[in-house]
Formats: sequence, C-alpha cells, structure tokens
Amino acid sequence: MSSRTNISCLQEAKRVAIFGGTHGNEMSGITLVNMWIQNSAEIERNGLVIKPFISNPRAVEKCTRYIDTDLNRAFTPENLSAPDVEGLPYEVQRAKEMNRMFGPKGSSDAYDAIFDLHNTTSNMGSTLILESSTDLFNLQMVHYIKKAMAPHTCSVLLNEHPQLKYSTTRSVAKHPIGLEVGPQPQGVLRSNVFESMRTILKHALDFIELFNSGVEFPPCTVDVFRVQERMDYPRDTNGNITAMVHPHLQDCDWEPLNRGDPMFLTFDGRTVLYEGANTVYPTFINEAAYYEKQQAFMTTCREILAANAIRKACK
Ligand SMILES: CC(=O)N[C@@H](CC(=O)O)C(=O)O
Ligand SMILES: [Zn+2]
Repeated sequence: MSSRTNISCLQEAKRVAIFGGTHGNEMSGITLVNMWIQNSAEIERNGLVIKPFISNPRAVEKCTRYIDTDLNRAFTPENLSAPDVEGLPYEVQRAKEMNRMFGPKGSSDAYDAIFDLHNTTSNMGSTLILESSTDLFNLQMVHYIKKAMAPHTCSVLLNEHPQLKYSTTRSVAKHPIGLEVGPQPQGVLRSNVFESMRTILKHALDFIELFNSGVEFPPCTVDVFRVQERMDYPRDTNGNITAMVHPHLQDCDWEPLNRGDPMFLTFDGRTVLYEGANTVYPTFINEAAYYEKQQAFMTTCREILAANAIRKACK
C-alpha cells in the first residue's frame, strides 16, 4: 500500500477559542487570557479566528473554583437542553450560554478547537488532556507540542473512561484540549507554571497555522496515560478522611506505583499499601479541588497511540 493512501484529509481549523477561568482560582489561565483579551498580538495566526475567553467570570471575581456547581462538569446533554428558566445554577446558565457561543456541542457549527487552561496543585508538570484516542487532529497536535517542548516533558492524559469521563467546558468544540499545569496553589501565580502554559499554547497555535497552510504531518505515535481508576482517601464510618497521601507518593505524579508501595499514611501513623495487581501511574496526586470529589489521586496505565498522516482536506 502506498503511504499516500493512509493520509487522512481533515477539515481546516478556522475558529479557535482559549478558555481561562473555567475554575476561578486557577490563576495562570485567568492571567494569560486576560492579558490576551487586552492585547492579542501574541496569539494571532494567519487565517485563524482566535477568541480568548473567561469561562466563569463570577468565580474568577471571587477567586473560587465555582459559584453553584463545577462548570467543568456542567456540559451534559441534560443541562444544555434544559429550558431557560429562572433559578438555574449559575454554571448551568453559563454552560448553556457558552454552548450557544462556541457550539452547539456535537454540531458542525461548533468551534474547531478549544484550549481550556487549568492549574493543578499536584506535581504533574505540563499535561495535555485528551478525551478521545481517535481524534487524529488532536493526536497530531499533541505529538507536535511534545516534540516542540523537548527537552521539557509534556505528558498526555487520556480521559476516555466510560464512567470517569466528565462533560467538560471544552467539549463543545470539535477538538477539545485541556492544558493542566502544576504544581501551583489555588489563587497563586507561579512564573514557571505561567510560562510553561504560555509556551504550550504558542506551539499549539503554530501547529494549527501550519496545518491550515497545507503542511502534511506524517504518521506518528503518542505516549499517553489512560485514566483507569479514581482512588479515594481511607475514611471512617462518618465519611471523614483518616489518612493523607503517603510522603513516598506525594509529588510522584506519573511515576510507577507497584503492588506493595506505600499509598497513604493514616493519622495514627500506619502505612496503607497499594494492593492492585498491576503497576499503575498515579496522577492528580493530592489535588486540592478533588477532596470534595472524594479523590486522592487517579491511576492511569501507559499506552502508545498511533495516528495516521493528516493534511487539510482539498476543497
Ligand atoms: C484540577 C482541575 O480542575 N482539573 C480539571 C481537569 C480537566 O480539565 O479535565 C478538572 O477536574 O476539571
Ligand atoms: Zn481546573
């Protein structure tokens, strides 16, 4: 088979949005987006319409994750199709509004790509979050970004799990991409985290510009961490946590966790071991926003995804 037969021709990506403040206390994305709303020179690219946008302005104003409910879980079909009645939670109203502006989700009118900028309190470094293992455009983009970031690493988290996947703000786009950079405390700006996020976005926009200009991207593979399981803290019968992330696990995002490795340290000094049969790669370890979600960390497994060559479809 000639290699040409394996090229996938994809639609041009003309409309791109950059969301900051989907969570109102994650300061890098909020600061970058506000900066680009003031002066967009840095994010302008040939033939692209790029919209920097603050997703949850009320939460940003209060420097809190959300007002009524987590916006990054609110883009469900039920919410998006709910009638506009009074008294809807603020984020549900906002989701409906954003779906009208950037969607409708799942339709051909939707924005081509949305980058949603997040920060984490865990030691994940620079991470790209994908929701599909078959989106060739995103796989090729992520491959491009990883190469451009080298020697710095940029991990890829694939959240394609049937139960653990959630209805993200970016999911209104044809190609949704999450940027998650840490560690950065909530409400705090760290220059290294800010600059990493800015650099990833620069490479991402460069990729889209190149793609639109007709450049062909050869077949590639992408190392990803696929979401497996959500791990809760040990709890007492009242539901209160009885342990902390073990010091040997704290800050060790993306490092192998093997059967018998320490996982939690109880308040009375006992070590709780990991008892799963397979080696996993924990991430979002001790994320502040996940205490309310009953999640101490998430386990992932490593996987290599292959992507076809792509280029822009000829008209
Ligand atoms: C810490 C944090 O907010 N993480 C994001 C991850 C994502 O965007 O998929 C969230 O839970 O919504
Ligand atoms: Zn967030």
